[in-house]
Amino acid sequence: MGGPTLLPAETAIANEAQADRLLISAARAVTLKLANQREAATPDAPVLIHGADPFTLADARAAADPALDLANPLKGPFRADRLDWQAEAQAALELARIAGILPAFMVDPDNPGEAQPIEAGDLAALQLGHGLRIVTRARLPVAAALDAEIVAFRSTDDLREHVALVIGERRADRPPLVRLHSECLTGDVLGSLKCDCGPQLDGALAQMAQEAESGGWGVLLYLRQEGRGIGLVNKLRAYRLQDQGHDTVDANQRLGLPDEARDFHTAARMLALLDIADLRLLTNNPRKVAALEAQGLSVTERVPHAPGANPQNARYLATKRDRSGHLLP
Ligand SMILES: Nc1nc2c(ncn2[C@@H]2O[C@H](COP(=O)(O)OP(=O)(O)OP(=O)(O)O)[C@@H](O)[C@H]2O)c(=O)[nH]1
Ligand SMILES: [Zn+2]
Repeated sequence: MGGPTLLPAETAIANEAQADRLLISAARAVTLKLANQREAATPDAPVLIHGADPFTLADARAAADPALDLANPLKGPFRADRLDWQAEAQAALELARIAGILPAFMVDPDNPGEAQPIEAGDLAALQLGHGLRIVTRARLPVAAALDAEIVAFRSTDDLREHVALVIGERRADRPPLVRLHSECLTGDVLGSLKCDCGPQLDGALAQMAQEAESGGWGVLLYLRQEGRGIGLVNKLRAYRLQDQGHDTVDANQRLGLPDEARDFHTAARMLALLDIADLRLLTNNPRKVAALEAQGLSVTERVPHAPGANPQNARYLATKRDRSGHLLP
């Protein structure tokens, strides 16, 4: 244990809470023009800050949420304090991200309400996909391919249900064409033009269907990691900042969130549960290849994936190429 009581600024209902210090991420601290900036060198690191007066819950929310930056331009000045509970602080920021809320906490507040004990180590099971198992499978003819089966995965300690769609007949002598698709409600369901997720999803299914027709098979993992792991609401907050001129990476940083928060342990575990050790990976993202290989899978080929370019997502794709290391023309 050892860590203090932390009250999440976004979801706290303890309206009377008041605290001398806030725990935020270094990326957000930079936006808040921290007086001693050296403390904020690593964007994902936790930073403990104090101001001239104690923070009320409203102050904590204003410090956490960039949507309130214009309304409250005179926040601060803030200074960073020494942080003696790094592991707990890091776990708290990670929990906020998984919960899809802003990564900001009041530290040891007066009137916090009832606290729940939690240890930094409790996060490991969530992150590594250890508890994941196959819960059911069924035939699922889809528009791209009649011969398809859906496999559902669940974990005891995580409500997010991931699925795999296996297209075509499984063959031991031929590695499947695999696509790791991270959930994007706006792109996958609503046809958003701000990203390329919808066309990439359709394209992957079509390519797998083709593969199946020529005697191979394909596996699409639909991973519930909205917004590269920051959650739907935080992604939409980032969209709002993008409308003010920030690119994908900067928008996430202003929110105090990493620009890439996915871990591919879950994907690797799903492939292992499907008995897949060798695969051809449909992606332009070298990090996905590296992540699977680090988990002991063998990616025999990286198959480039057509980006669904349109005039609305030109900047998003350029940022992927120039700042996130995607192999795009
Ligand atoms: N944070 C954030 N996430 C976004 C934004 N636009 C799209 N996304 C998310 O990005 C993810 C798309 O990633 P993928 O298509 O799986 O993979 P990728 O890293 O782009 O690499 P590829 O395999 O080459 O497509 C989805 O979870 C989207 O919700 C954005 O502006 N901000
Ligand atoms: Zn998308």
